Amino acid sequence: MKYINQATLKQTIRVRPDNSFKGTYGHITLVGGNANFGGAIIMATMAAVYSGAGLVTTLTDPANKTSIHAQLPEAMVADYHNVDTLTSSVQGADVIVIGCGLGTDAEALAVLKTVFKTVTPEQLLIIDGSAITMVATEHLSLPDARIILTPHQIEWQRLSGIKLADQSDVARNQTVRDQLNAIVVLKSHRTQVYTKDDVYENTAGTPAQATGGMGDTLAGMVGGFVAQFANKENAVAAAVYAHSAIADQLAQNQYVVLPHQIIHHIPQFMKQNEADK
Ligand SMILES: NC(=O)C1=CN([C@@H]2O[C@H](COP(=O)(O)OP(=O)(O)OC[C@H]3O[C@@H](n4cnc5c(N)ncnc54)[C@H](O)[C@@H]3O)[C@@H](O)[C@H]2O)[C@@H](O)CC1
Ligand SMILES: Nc1ncnc2c1ncn2[C@@H]1O[C@H](COP(=O)(O)OP(=O)(O)O)[C@@H](O)[C@H]1O
Ligand SMILES: [Mg+2]
Repeated sequence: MKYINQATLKQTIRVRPDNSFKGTYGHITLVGGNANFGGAIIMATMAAVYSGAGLVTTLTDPANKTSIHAQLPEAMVADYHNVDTLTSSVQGADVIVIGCGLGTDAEALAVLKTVFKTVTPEQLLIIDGSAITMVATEHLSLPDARIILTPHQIEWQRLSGIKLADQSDVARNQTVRDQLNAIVVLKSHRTQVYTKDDVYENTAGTPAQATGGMGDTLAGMVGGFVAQFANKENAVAAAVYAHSAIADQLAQNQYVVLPHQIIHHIPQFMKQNEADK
């Protein structure tokens, strides 16, 4: 077991090169947010933008368009019911994040299947929330892409068949990771990141984080970090640590830390922890 700590950030967050533009920092397409779960995709989208992704497009239920723009004029927004728009937005992305607030009805399943059909092997695909649940319940095969799964413990139980009480068995989790051939971020009060060769444990985090939308925020941060930083395993680990370390700072003076508060602190936190010049 290796540990994720502040050193992981310094190894990952590069100083922005002068000669760069928005394309240097990746194009993310996020897919999620049904008519009832708009907040989830707003938080994921905000987290991606505040993490520094160059271009962010969100495909969602049209009910969410105005509220996303009210929070975040930087994001482009389109209707995920339009298959042509969904397909071209996925094709144009370096990184896709799917599942935050997507829901698990027939409409959501159709959206998920379109995305799985469209992604290509070189693209990074982050699968969270409802999308993980549907992969499990609908027995979907994962597409050929560079996949990152971000399950909480119940989602991991659904996907892996490993009961929550048995998830402390690192070797069992690793065996399923090997079958899935993905980076697995197994979220808990001490989140673990499973990669091909290693298992990392987060050293930050607080019960003040136990509030809805916290994982949606992490999914957007993971998207933002992998879009920008070359070493994808380090990028995932750094996002996990940054999310919790910001919460730890805020929890010194707050009983509960809200996801959007973490989001607003990301740019400052990244600046404080970028690589030495
Ligand atoms: N504001 C919003 O729009 C929000 C939308 N959300 C979305 O709602 C959808 C369903 O996700 P949920 O996670 O709520 O529902 P799920 O049905 O996937 O899982 C939650 C269930 O697992 C139980 N549970 C037990 N131990 C747990 C643990 N260690 N971690 C997590 N759950 C544990 C919970 O009590 C609950 O019954 C997702 O698409 C998600 O993105 C949630 O993120 C909440 C906020
Ligand atoms: N007690 C805790 N200590 C540290 N981190 C926590 C704790 N409870 C929840 N978290 C973090 O909050 C997030 C919850 O994710 P998830 O259950 O997917 O939330 P949601 O789907 O509501 O956005 C994870 O990153 C998890 O590590
Ligand atoms: Mg979640």
